[in-house]
Amino acid sequence: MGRQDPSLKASYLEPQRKSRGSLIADVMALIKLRQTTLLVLSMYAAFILGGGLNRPLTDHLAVLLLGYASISAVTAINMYLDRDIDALMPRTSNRPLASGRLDSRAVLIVSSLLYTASLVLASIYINMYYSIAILIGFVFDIIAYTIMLKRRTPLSIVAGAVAGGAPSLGGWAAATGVIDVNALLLSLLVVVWVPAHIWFLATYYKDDYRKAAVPMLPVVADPNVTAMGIGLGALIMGYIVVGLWLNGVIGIIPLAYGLFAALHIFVMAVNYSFTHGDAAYARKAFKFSNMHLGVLYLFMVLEKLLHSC
Ligand code: HEM
Ligand SMILES: CC(C)=CCC/C(C)=C/CC/C(C)=C/COP(=O)(O)OP(=O)(O)O
Repeated sequence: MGRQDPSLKASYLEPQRKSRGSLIADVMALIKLRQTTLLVLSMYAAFILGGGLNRPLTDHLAVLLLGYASISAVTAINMYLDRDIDALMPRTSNRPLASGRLDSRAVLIVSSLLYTASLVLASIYINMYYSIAILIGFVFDIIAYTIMLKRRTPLSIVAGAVAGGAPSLGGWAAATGVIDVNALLLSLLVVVWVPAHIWFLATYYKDDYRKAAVPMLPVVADPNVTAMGIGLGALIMGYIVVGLWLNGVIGIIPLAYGLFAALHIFVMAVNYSFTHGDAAYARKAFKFSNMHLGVLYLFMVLEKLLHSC
């Protein structure tokens, strides 16, 4: 495991403090609700694009509920495994496990049971490929990213990105019964968006990651190297939305917005390079990159809804 800064007291070793804030707020923090919601949106968008609109309401609910359950469970397991380094970073030190407000053993048991139940229920009520997508999410986020790579190499985000692309595979499979080239394109859209997402953020929190000895690229490399990775991801995003449009998966509105978003992320990568990785600029770019992915999915779903009217 990566060397940690001994000067910082790991608060999670302290006796459990009185629970501050409500249990609901702690659970929302434990499952990283905003991140999990965008991940579920990516899954649901793939479901709708795959033809799920006309499926019975119970199918929509199964995709959404099992998406939230499985992604929340995996996120909570990640938080259990990272509670030591989370306690060292100001950004994460107030999290329920890092601060000792929630019992880590109980969280591990509940989230493991929730994940297992999601896997079984998905294979019964949706299909095997949806379950395979959930399994990919677990293997790449927990085993490859969190346990094997995050504390050792900047390449960890490659594994995390595959995990982030897994919900799209599941959503498409839930509608079509298969994982085909269009499912892979939708999954790849998330994968190539991740560098902008995490490297802009990691630039702003560089000191945190340095304290916890987590080698995110902005901590260990020249800003131009980071900018190149983000820029290449933006370029490939552009190719992917054109590919989805040529395959008839998305229409002209998501295509136009997707190209605009890819261009904007590329321009932000160039500005990041020009400002030598300015932290304040990177934080704004992080917020824009999140907005772009969410708006793109909303345009994809809304366009399908409008075409069905
Ligand atoms: C290697 C993959 C990823 C890494 C390392 C990563 C890391 C992070 C980090 C460190 C935060 C800040 C959390 C906090 O401070 O509490 C965050 C927030 C977030 N992530 Fe990710 N993430 C990854 C993949 C994804 C994916 C695939 C999605 C969605 C498709 C996503 C959506 C979000 C959202 C919506 C937020 C909240 C942003 C906000 O607070 O404004 N992330 N992520
Ligand atoms: C279908 C399914 C189960 C998919 C799994 C989707 C999923 C949870 C992807 C995780 C993405 C990721 C690596 C987040 C960063 O964690 P971090 O530990 O770097 O973030 P932190 O520093 O904020 O804790």
